[in-house]
Amino acid sequence: MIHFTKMHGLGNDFVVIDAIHQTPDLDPESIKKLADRHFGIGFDQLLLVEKPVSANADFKYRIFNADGGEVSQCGNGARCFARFVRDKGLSAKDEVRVDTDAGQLLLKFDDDGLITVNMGIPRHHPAEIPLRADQEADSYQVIADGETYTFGAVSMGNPHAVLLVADVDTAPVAEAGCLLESHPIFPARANIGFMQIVDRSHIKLRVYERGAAETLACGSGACAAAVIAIERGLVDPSVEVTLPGGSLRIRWAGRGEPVLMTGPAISVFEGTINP
Ligand SMILES: N[C@@H](CCC[C@H](N)C(=O)O)C(=O)O
Repeated sequence: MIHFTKMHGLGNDFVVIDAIHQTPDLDPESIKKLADRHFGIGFDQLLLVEKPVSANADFKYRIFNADGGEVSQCGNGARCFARFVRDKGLSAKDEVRVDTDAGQLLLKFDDDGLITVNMGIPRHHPAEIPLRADQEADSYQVIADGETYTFGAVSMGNPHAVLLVADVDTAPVAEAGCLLESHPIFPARANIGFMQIVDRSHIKLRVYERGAAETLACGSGACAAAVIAIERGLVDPSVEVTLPGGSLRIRWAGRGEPVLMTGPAISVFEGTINP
């Protein structure tokens, strides 16, 4: 039996498993089955808490999308990871350092019960995203199904493309998101954000996630959208990003600086999986 906790960050939901005191043997096919909302538990991502790899880290954080693929970044999951290790008595620290495949993340409990994640320094070079383009640009264009799409791109430890739209509520998230997520211009696929600028301190965003389709919130997507909007001078360095599941505060001081993301992390229920 594998014990798990069902958690969410703004409705982006997770199954979180302590893989230090248990040895879950979950291959991509079984993760996909568990992620199914009708025949399984249902989740956007599965998170594993493992022993650290580096001497200065407290844990290792592994992330699997609902399609079973392992990825290297998940912002909402990082806040849930911090809540999980505290609730389970695995760490009493106010700051938790975790190894991920995209580098280290620093997770900090704030006085108001929210959690701030240092999401690291965004990467803009096409090769680092990865994106098939000769050189870095403010915006890129791609044709899919006869339609031209213009987007900004950045890596937050995972690939993001962000399209500017007039109204997120009517944006073609499912159709265009699905086309672009696996377009050959993104060799590792990508998360596709649809961003509406409300004013200089507020963005509205919907994200079609790689390997999970549209979610109620995407933390790394919120960081990517904020970075692109800040770089274009459309918003201030501290911005509220409202997603269908709620809002995050994103702060970024510019190139070479890390992105800080603040938001909630909620435990919903405990359960066991009989593999
Ligand atoms: N929901 C996440 C991102 C999860 C991974 C993403 N789908 C990917 O494949 O890169 C977040 O909150 O950042």
